[in-house]
Amino acid sequence: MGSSRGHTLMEVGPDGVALITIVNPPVNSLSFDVLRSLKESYDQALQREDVKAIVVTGAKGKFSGGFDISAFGSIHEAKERPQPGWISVEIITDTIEAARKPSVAAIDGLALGGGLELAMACNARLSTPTAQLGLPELQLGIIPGFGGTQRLPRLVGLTKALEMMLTSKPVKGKEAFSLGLVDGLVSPDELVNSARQWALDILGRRRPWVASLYKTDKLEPLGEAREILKFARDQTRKRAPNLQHPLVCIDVIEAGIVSGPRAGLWKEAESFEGLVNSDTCKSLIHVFFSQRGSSKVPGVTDRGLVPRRVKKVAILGGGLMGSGIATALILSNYPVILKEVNEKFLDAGINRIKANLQSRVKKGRLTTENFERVISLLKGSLNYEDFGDVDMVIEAVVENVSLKQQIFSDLEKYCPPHCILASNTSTIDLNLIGEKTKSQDRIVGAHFFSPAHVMPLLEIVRTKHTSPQVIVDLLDIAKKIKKTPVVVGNCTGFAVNRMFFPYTQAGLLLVEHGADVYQIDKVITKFGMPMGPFRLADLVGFGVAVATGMQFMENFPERTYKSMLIPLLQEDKRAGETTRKGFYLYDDKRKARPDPELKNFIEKSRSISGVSVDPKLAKLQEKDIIEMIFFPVVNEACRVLDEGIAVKAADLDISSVMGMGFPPYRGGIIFWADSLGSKYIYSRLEKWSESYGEFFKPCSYLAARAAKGIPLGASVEQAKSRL
Ligand SMILES: C[C@H](O)CC(=O)SCCNC(=O)CCNC(=O)[C@H](O)C(C)(C)COP(=O)(O)OP(=O)(O)OC[C@H]1O[C@@H](n2cnc3c(N)ncnc32)[C@H](O)[C@@H]1OP(=O)(O)O
Repeated sequence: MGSSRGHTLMEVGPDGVALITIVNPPVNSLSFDVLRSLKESYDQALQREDVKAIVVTGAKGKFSGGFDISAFGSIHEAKERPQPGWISVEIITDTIEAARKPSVAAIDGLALGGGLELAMACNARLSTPTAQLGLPELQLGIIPGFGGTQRLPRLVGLTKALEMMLTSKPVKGKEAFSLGLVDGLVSPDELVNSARQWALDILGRRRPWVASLYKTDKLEPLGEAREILKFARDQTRKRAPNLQHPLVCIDVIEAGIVSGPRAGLWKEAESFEGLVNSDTCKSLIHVFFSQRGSSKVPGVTDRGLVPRRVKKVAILGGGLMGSGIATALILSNYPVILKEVNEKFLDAGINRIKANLQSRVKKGRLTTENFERVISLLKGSLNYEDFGDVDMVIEAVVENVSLKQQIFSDLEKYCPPHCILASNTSTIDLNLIGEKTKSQDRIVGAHFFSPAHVMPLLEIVRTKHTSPQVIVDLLDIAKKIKKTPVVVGNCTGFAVNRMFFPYTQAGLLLVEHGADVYQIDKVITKFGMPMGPFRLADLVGFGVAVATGMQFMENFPERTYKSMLIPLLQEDKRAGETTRKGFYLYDDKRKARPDPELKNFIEKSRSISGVSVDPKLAKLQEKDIIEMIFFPVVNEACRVLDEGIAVKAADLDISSVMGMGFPPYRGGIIFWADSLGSKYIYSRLEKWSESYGEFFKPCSYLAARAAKGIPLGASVEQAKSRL
């Protein structure tokens, strides 16, 4: 047996109440060890004559974050696989809920997944007003497996229960109380004592003794329930056409409503077994840990450095990026100075920030009161005078090397010596930007994705000189502004843009050889991307597309596919969505429709490239389109890994998910590639490179791993140990 993962503690008070506390830091997750210990504590409490009632709670202000997600690994490897129903029926239902001594859950902090399911099996629940309660299992590709599919609808009604499960969104204690999910709201310091009293009151019949599983008052009548379930199914099929498990969840809920909760519990247990071993579940769990792992950087975060407090930030440039970044910062309570070169630009920048916030107000995500508070954190400026006490500057001006060099040497003069000097450049070498300063150790890239206040990823770009302290500081800021950070090395395009450059390139290559623009986009969206390469190029705008294209052409000429298609479209005054014309035509509501004239431009670019229609590429199957578009992306991702631009494959997985919308249920670009196998990818690329040129040529990393059958995601050490 490995080291124990958590336990429960039981303490019996003079009042005859046994307090069972879940102890498994950091979130008191329900590992197999905790569950076994919970069962033991219960068996003891039920046997002991001095115990009259039970209170369940979690240590250190957290009830429980649910089943131990790291234990899924041992389930997948079949190391530990309990009998179906051992937990949900034997422990939760037949031991806890059916006990002849009442249980009350005392919930502070969080009760998620299995945590909430355990609480729902208690005869009553008390919560603090701010605790988070929810069933987020679907986010992991599974369904609630400790009876949640049966108990939640019986406590809050079918509509709300479906919403909570299908969106994975938790509710706060206060809302949980109004829904009937908890029976009382108590402050954290009175929580356990109130729960003890509540348990004794149940025993004394002063409060109802409820078994949630058999409640019926909140359930809609059968006919209505069927309508609600049908609606939920239709919506789910539309919203997540590639996913099975949300539909399975609805089926399991229905089984309980139609055939009774006990039958529902068994169906839940059976379905859970099937889902837990699905690729979707494995992928989503990989994404969960990749996301948390991205802020652990070897050689940086393992040195015991403490992030410094950043009290004030200055942003240079109020354009689209600068204003988005400012919005993200003030929303997280950072005071911001926005600097522009003249009044006109400054006003425009401030108005953009206001518009960003207004759109939140409109969506109900920001109150008018908070709008005022947030906007008061913003100050405009036309000079560097206010820069004397800023702790970080983020430069977000146009991509011009000499302008940036000038700015950074000015910053060195006006900012305090500890101030972090960050650039939001997406293309320019940071070493070049900092060339004229003596501050190279505090120069770092903070690459946001547009729109910066919405997109969840932040690339933190370090040069060889960037100090670990500065990176630790930026990781902390990322967390505070709720972005997932990835720390990457300095190169053209960094990790995300570099990996995804071949995405558009592959699209252009295929189209010049006869494939259809709209079919490619359709297939790629069906695969799960938010947009195909052409719709994306329209959104980004041809100006940007061409500018980045030039960068790649300069730096990686041998593998850049040179197509004149976009420049030809530009000549026709097309720039993408902003001009309502690109690869698509756009109406007033920015809805895209195919353009019958596009083929003329394609023919022209084809003749410039000297390429003729290849009958094979003109009639590609879906699978081939997916592979020809994504294998070059995989290939580039391998180079990024090989060059050490990214420190681990999981960072590229999370970057592809958060930066480009790669479907999380496929686990990220490298994880997905490994599900197909390095050998297969290599052989396909090799073959295409013979017919269509260097663009497809597999890199040496891919070749080496394919030759030995080593997964692309295995670390260098793992790879060595497999030789
Ligand atoms: C059978 C059942 O129905 C199946 C289940 O219960 S499946 C599990 C359902 N529960 C969940 O999905 C909750 C997942 N966790 C979360 O959403 C968030 O971690 C949280 C809201 C609990 C806390 O968020 P936050 O404070 O931002 O901290 P976060 O960095 O995410 O987590 C802190 C640590 O706890 C770990 N952790 C969180 N929940 C965990 C869980 N359920 N199991 C194991 N570890 C968990 C994280 O991996 C992280 O570890 P690290 O410090 O080593 O990286």
